[in-house]
Amino acid sequence: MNKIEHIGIAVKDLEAANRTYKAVLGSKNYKTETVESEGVITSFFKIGESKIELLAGTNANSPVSKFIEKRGEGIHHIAFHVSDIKAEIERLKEEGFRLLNETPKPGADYKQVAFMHPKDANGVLIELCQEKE
Ligand SMILES: CC[C@H](C(=O)O)C(=O)SCCNC(=O)CCNC(=O)[C@H](O)C(C)(C)COP(=O)(O)OP(=O)(O)OC[C@H]1O[C@@H](n2cnc3c(N)ncnc32)[C@H](O)[C@@H]1OP(=O)(O)O
Ligand SMILES: [Co+2]
Repeated sequence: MNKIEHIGIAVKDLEAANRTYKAVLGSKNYKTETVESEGVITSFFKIGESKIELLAGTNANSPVSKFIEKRGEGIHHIAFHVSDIKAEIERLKEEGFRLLNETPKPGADYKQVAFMHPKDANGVLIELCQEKE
């Protein structure tokens, strides 16, 4: 794991949250991007070498919509940048962690991603991120 690539925050109203985090961080988001395969619209803010990723669900079955329905808005996941996502997936599996997807899948911001089950990491949803090849 190289660094915290982003912290994902689940929000109900993306435009309102964009205004909030622009005020908090003192700079505006640099992009919004829909990842239909994940049922999310994302909005990214750069903060040092990491990012804040605001996430709103695009449909009721979206993981983010279900999260908000169950737990309300808040921190949804922590994403770590990795240099070799396939090797990291295998390493984590050997360590006994459950991967929610064992093959990297398309993420936002030109990444390929994988997720670990939150129950294996003290209730924290962890995402692995690597630049798309
Ligand atoms: C990829 C685009 C973008 C990027 O960065 O590039 C993203 O980050 S997209 C982010 C959205 N996508 C995902 O989150 C994919 C991985 N998530 C999942 O597969 C599901 O959300 C899962 C399996 C974590 C939960 O599934 P579901 O909500 O259908 O099931 P439950 O509600 O029964 O949850 C099971 C259990 O896990 C707890 N839970 C759910 N979400 C989270 C979370 N974000 N953090 C911590 N814990 C979570 C939930 O409360 C249940 O626990 P329980 O004790 O039974 O309440
Ligand atoms: Co993410």
